[in-house]
Amino acid sequence: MHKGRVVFGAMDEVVFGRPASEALVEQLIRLGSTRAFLMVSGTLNRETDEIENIRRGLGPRCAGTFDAMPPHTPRAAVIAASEQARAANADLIVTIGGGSITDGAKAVQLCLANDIRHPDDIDRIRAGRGASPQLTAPTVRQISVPTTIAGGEFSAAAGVTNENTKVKEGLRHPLLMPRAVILDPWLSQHTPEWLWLSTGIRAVDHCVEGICAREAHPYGDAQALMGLSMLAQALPRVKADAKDLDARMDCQIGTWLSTGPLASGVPMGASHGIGYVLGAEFGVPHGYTSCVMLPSVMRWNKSVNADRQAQVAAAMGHPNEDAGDVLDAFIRNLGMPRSLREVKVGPEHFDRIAQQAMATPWVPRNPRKIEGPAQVREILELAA
Ligand SMILES: NC(=O)c1ccc[n+]([C@@H]2O[C@H](COP(=O)([O-])OP(=O)(O)OC[C@H]3O[C@@H](n4cnc5c(N)ncnc54)[C@H](O)[C@@H]3O)[C@@H](O)[C@H]2O)c1
Ligand SMILES: O=C(O)CCC(=O)CC(=O)O
Repeated sequence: MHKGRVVFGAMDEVVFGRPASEALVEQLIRLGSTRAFLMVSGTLNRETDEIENIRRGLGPRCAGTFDAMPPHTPRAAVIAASEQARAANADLIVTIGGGSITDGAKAVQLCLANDIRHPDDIDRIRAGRGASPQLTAPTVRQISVPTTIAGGEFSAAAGVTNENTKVKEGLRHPLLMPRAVILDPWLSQHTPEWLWLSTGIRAVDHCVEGICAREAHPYGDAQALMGLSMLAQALPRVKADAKDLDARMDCQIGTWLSTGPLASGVPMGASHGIGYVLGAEFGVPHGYTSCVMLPSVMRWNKSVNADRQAQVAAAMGHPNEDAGDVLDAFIRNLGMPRSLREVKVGPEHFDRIAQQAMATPWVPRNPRKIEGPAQVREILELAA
């Protein structure tokens, strides 16, 4: 019998297939915002005129711009952005860019609401440290215009990296779910190919680990299977023709669907968990972590969930084939890295990664039980 709990987030609207510049103005009017603070991926601000055009459209409603968020959202940059948002007297944050800026803005909301002014004080708002911290709910909320397809804009959690410990820590509050998400395929054309395709594999990973989880349920499955099928068809189309806006839109909608399992309480597995360590400690781009880990995790897990893996292969258009092999070939054909060696993580680091991975939220919830670091090491050897 299925058992579970589905928690619905605090999002009002998802707008898709419309230019972000237009949709943003409408959203600011809808929300009554007169002091929107932009948090944007740096290259989009410095190397294109898109952000300037958006600022022009917002006119006096734009209260400032922060564009200095490094990948994996380090604490110091969160504090720097919070200071600027506070000084600008922001009443809303608009993010335009990848997952690091999206998560950064979620952390800024908690910093503003809880008067966090120093990186060490982020300890006070971390999720999952013994008793739940008594968080003051954010009042300055967020609108997200994602330009990658890792899917964090559809979650009420943020990953922030503690530079001292090199651990990616979770922050969580139901109101961290953006009030609106705007999916604009035109704007995404500036996203470098490696970043679009690798974050697309992250979305594939959300689907696959969601379908393969012990706690999978029909509501999450329906979204994940549809999302996986859309991503499997659309990512190669974007690789073949970067200007294929229909394919870009399908990738964005596939990503939205990929977050269905997570949003309805289904845990992720070892690919997500090991990925946190590869990102925070070794600086491996988030999407690449899925490219190198997911097929090996599937192979290691197959003894406990071959039936679920068969559904993965079928959704990707390869019924009766091995899902690990299907994913391996799919990622390779997109030109993405497939081994830890290719992302410059050698075997001398495996013991440390295995230790760290045990402390992530997802490795202990992998569908094939992981009792200790030795088993994480087995997976790492498969991905070497
Ligand atoms: N909260 C969640 O549920 C969730 C889900 C997925 C990812 N994340 C987080 O998101 C982060 C990864 O995000 P990502 O993989 O989307 O990439 P990213 O935001 O880390 O971007 C990677 C790099 O590409 C640059 N870049 C260049 N051109 C860009 C463009 N046009 N648009 C966006 N970025 C551009 C960025 O500035 C950055 O340096 C991780 O820290 C991860 O933990 C969170
Ligand atoms: O919702 C969460 O707790 C985090 C989601 C997550 O792991 C997604 C990701 O990092 O890609």
